Amino acid sequence: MSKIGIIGLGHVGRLLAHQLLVTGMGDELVLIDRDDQLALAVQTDLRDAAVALAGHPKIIIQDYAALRDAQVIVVAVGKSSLIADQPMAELVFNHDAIKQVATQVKTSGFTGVVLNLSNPNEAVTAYLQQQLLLPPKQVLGIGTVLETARLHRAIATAAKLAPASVSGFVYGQHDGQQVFAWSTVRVNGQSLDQTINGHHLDHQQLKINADLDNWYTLQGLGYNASAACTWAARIVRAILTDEQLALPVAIFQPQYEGYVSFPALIGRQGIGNLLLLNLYPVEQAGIKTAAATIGQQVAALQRMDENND
Ligand SMILES: NC(=O)c1ccc[n+]([C@@H]2O[C@H](COP(=O)([O-])OP(=O)(O)OC[C@H]3O[C@@H](n4cnc5c(N)ncnc54)[C@H](O)[C@@H]3O)[C@@H](O)[C@H]2O)c1
Repeated sequence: MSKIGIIGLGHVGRLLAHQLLVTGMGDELVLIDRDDQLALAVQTDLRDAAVALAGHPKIIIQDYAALRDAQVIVVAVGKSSLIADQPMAELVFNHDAIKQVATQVKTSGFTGVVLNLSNPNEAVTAYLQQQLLLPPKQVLGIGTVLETARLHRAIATAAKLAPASVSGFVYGQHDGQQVFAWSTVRVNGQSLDQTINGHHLDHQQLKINADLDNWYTLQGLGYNASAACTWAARIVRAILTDEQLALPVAIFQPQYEGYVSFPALIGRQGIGNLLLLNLYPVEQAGIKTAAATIGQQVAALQRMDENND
């Protein structure tokens, strides 16, 4: 039996709940938000939707104790309206939200894997791990998974190929110090210094196109949800099925002495082996800079604790 928790039922959390429902993932969903009326509305709407489906998962709301035997909890708390102008603006809001959530998850006795979507992603994931006192391999963030997917799409579009032809990773910091690791990128086995499907691909233009995807979504909607939810559901599946799927998630990376987005294998245990690829020195330096920036944010989150004491 699989049981999945979602904490935070805003644009992202409720869309993820819908996606888990229609794809039949999870025999039980535990949905929690600080807004009781919202949680009840999401539960009712999903129950109505489930009538059209073959399977009917149990949908529990507002019950932290029910998370005790869940395999995975997805954290999607926040206030995404704050990020329209400044991607890191949620730091202070999410300090308080994460502290509150972590206290209650800890009390529930939960021992599974936590996937954090809340921003700033790497720093909040690190803070969440510290608050939950779970082993770091059990607390991961979505990290630069979306940036990596956007890069794959930009390359595939330019080369007129399917995105599945593209592999390689963006490292570093989500929505901040992103490191496009060109050394890791392959298109049907070819590196980008070769002509790909008759096209010469310009790195700078690819990077601009990948960044533009996020800009268009935020300009029009004021938030992004579909891609984050679909990747979150993909990661939840990798955990439930012990898939050992390689993605650049936010993880504790001992080499950088903290959380940073770095490719690793994802399975039932959370994070397995890290992918230690031969990066260019400039890429390694970029990850070090990102890790230092994330470290400063984690320190700021800890200072907020001291100031509140
Ligand atoms: N990393 C990514 O790729 C990515 C993509 C999209 C969104 N996000 C992040 O995910 C988070 C959620 O995004 P969203 O668009 O759904 O935000 P949103 O503002 O629409 O919803 C956030 C929800 O969290 C709830 N919440 C706040 N504090 C809470 C608490 N203490 N306990 C329980 N619930 C609480 C709110 O009531 C609200 O329903 C944000 O931090 C956003 O920046 C990350």
